[in-house]
Amino acid sequence: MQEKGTISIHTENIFPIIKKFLYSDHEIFLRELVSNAVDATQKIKRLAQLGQYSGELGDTTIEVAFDKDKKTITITDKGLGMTAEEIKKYINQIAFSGATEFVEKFKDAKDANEIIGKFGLGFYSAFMVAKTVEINTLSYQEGAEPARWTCDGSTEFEISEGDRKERGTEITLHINEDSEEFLDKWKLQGILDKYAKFLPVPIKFGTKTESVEDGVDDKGEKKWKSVEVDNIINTTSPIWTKSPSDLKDEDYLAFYKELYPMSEDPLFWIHLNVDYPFNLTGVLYFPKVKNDFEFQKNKIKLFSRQVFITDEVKDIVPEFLMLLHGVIDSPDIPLNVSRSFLQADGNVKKINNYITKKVADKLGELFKKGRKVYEEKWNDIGLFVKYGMISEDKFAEKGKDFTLLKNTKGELFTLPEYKEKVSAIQTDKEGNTIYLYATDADKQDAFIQSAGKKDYDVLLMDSPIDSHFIQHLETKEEKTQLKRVDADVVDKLIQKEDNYENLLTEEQSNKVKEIFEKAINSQTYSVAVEGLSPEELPVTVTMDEFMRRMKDMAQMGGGMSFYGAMPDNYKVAINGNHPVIDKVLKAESEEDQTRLAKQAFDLALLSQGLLKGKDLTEFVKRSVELI
Ligand SMILES: Nc1ncnc2c1ncn2[C@@H]1O[C@H](COP(=O)(O)OP(=O)(O)OP(=O)(O)O)[C@@H](O)[C@H]1O
Repeated sequence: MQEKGTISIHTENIFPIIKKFLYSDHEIFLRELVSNAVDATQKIKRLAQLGQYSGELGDTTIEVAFDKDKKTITITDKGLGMTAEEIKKYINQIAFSGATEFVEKFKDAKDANEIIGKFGLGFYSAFMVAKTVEINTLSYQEGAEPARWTCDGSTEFEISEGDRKERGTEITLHINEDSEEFLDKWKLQGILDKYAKFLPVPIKFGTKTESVEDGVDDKGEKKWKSVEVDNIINTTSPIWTKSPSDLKDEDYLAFYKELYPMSEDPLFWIHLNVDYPFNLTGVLYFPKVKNDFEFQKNKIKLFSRQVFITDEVKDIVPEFLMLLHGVIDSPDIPLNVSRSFLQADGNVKKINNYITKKVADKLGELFKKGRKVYEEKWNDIGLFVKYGMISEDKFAEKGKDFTLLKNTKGELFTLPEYKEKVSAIQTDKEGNTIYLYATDADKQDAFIQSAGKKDYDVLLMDSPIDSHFIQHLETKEEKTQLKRVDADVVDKLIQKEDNYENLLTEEQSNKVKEIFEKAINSQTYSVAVEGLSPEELPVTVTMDEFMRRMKDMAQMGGGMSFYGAMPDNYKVAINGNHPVIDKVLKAESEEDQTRLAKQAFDLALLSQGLLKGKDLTEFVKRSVELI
């Protein structure tokens, strides 16, 4: 039997195209050929199970080998093999719908994955690195003849009788000059580690030396000897393929260490396992997230039937879950299509929702089962939960039960608990509940103290995500506003009916205003005389909540550049009911008035860390004089 023919693709130039356009990730050839070998092995096992193959299965280890001198790489399996007819059918008639479509599409293809998958070119990716490819195969079918196929990268192929005695297929690549880098042990080992580490059939790549016990010596101590054993590069049953009930914490932790050898232990994990309406397994780990928002993205590895595909899971996993680590394995994710298609894909959306739900359920369960432990972990997971609350409505629905708010005393509350805690006392005359918050407990201490005197609670919102989270809370919590504790004097932050009246006359108030404006002498501050409790500070410097938020947003590049360009503007609230102000009014000379006013104003600045440089030096000098 000898036959020559033309591969039926109706276009002469497919190989130059493959070589040229798939160049960037040509290491994929090994993934494709090894997965074909795995498929062929799985198929024969299945046939045996179904009773359609009654021969011996034998050892089905797949072997990858290379020969530097002959410049070959071979992939050998003991799978179901192919007859000459099957080669013609499966290999020659490249499994893609239309050559013209292919030639049209390849122009826009961004990566090899896109072409390979879409057009069923897995096998042909061999031509990215080989000038000639040979198939030697023997089908499992009774009476099958071995067959050999060779192709030199043109559209011509040759099929002849083969000499393979054992069931299965051996693919030999005669590596081209440009690709000789692949004829290297470490290079190949690296590629196999990346793509084949968890394939379900053992894969042998050379041998390795191991020490084994070798009896005892004269003194009765154990002896060791070195032996060469097969170097099996993969774990055939990684934990995500097992049932959670068969696994212990140690197994999950060991697997984590295997994936990320340098990382700290994760906080906890979720075992995913669903087979309807799509198929997905995996284990997702919650790493310790640092508060500095340094997202460690691209840590989730995506597999399809245990073949590694990518660690860019951007469109498959919701954005806020990109912080997680671990693996997802799904044959239902269209791996080889463009990103825009992926986003529109129904399965991808469902998978997205499923993962979100699972993560939310897990957090809810952890919270319910052991609130104390959950609270201890809050520093690590808070950022993540808040991110989820802001970005995913589905998560937010469940998340409201386990999202915690922390106050400046370090106490933690759920959202409903907090509402209940503060609503009685922190509701203003309009019926809005005001949550007070500090972003820097040290700098805003004077204001926190003032709020404390009124028994108001102050939340601590000091993580970078909090400015967004605050807005989220305002939209979700009914009749609730959040105000930074230094946005105004405390009585103005939460306005009640029974606020203090200003005991100064209008004339006196105007005079005080005039004295302070002169003493401060800056456009940055606008002075107002108010009736506050005599317990409050004589002078308070604040920045309006709205203005500050807009400026913060401008700073973060949130498109509020108009506000960013405005000069800082602070409000100076003079407490008309404070004895010091009375003193200012009654000071003997104009000079004394200015001096006292300036001193009171500087003290206000000082308490907020706003007094700096020359002004601070002058303040100290003036204070010394006053003593
Ligand atoms: N090692 C092998 N043993 C048996 N049959 C094989 C082997 N390699 C390839 N084949 C046959 O050749 C066909 C074409 O392989 P190819 O890799 O091009 O596409 P595929 O595996 O069907 O799809 P894809 O790789 O794009 O997911 C396979 O479907 C299979 O029938």
